[in-house]
Amino acid sequence: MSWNTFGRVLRFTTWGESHGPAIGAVVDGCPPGLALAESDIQPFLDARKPGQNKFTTQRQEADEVRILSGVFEGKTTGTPLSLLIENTDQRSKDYSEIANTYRPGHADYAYDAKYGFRDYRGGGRSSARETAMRVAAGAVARLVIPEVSIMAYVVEIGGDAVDPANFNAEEIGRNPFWCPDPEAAKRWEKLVDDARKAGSSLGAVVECIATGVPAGWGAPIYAKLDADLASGMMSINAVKGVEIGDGFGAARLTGEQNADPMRPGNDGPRFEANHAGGIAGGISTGQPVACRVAFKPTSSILTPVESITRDGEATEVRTKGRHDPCVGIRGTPVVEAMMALVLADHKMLHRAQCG
Ligand SMILES: Cc1cc2nc3c(=O)[nH]c(=O)nc-3n(C[C@H](O)[C@H](O)[C@H](O)COP(=O)(O)O)c2cc1C
Ligand SMILES: C=C(O[C@@H]1CC(C(=O)O)=C[C@@H](OP(=O)(O)O)[C@H]1O)C(=O)O
Repeated sequence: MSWNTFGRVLRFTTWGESHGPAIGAVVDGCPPGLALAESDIQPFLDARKPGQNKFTTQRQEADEVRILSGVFEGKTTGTPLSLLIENTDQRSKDYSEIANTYRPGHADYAYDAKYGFRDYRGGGRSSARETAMRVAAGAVARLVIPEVSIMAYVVEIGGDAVDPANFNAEEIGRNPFWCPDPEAAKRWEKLVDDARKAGSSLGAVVECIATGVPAGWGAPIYAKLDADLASGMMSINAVKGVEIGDGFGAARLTGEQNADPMRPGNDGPRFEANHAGGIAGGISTGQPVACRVAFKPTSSILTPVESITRDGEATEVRTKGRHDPCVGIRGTPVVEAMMALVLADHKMLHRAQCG
């Protein structure tokens, strides 16, 4: 992987700023001959797009994707795919106040420290508007791994967790929180709305499970599947923690508790547990690949926070404009996309070496 592309065989990069005319992705290394149309990508973008309900940012974007290259007569040609979404609801004037002040927790200071010059309009390149293009690239990746099903959902908001006994996969698309527990989803309506009205924000934990991943994807040392998953998830805006399988919980178990016992099965081993999250030695075991991703609370909040100006003077920042009160909610389709991109890349890497 290079510093500005993700993936080794199926590679992608994105471009564009939140308040520029458009955002885009280039996906390279896609196998030829896959049937691909905008309609294969759009449903995933619709799941992530802003302005859907009061629990997300009020910015209105249609997020309609166009495929500009790499497809001929409805099939991928094996040449770079170029995907484009026009920005239509920038309203850049909202952000004039942050031109000379730093929003604590956002990337304003760090970008200035690095580049000495930044597009402050809505955070420019650091805005999670960019994640729309990852979702588009992820939709392409899914076509490379039709044997895999990926499901991500929110398991915790503001410290309030779902009850595993209430888990119902069909609930996930029915409520605005991608929540598998209808009772938790009900509680979260008030929780998130109260935070928003109070000018505050909340963090969230997203779980992602990929089933159908065969044993053998991954690589032992430098391209471990778990390391690439962690890198992919950690590269999502506002992600502050990634756990594979039991993650930090594994450190509190004994060896016998943490083992994933194996018994003879009809088609390979039958595992009696999955503490490892479907990965051992950097390589998939054939069990579900499972991870958890921690999103921090949105940094742009109406409650004043101490900060400094670009000239180093003390000030207070109270961020107006359109913001997600809990970014983990719309982060969920992005987590799925990164899972798809990592798995598709590793499928192709595995084929390249092992056939
Ligand atoms: C889907 C999504 C939506 C987001 N929406 C906002 C937002 O409305 N306001 C905000 O301040 N941060 C938002 N963020 C988080 C910022 O983009 C992120 O905090 C910022 O880029 C700094 O990066 P870091 O938090 O990873 O250090 C969002 C993140 C995601 C994944
Ligand atoms: C526009 C989107 O989300 C944005 C993510 C974001 C941020 O700071 O990450 C800040 C807000 O907007 P802006 O970039 O205009 O300041 C969100 O509305 C989107 O997800 O499509």
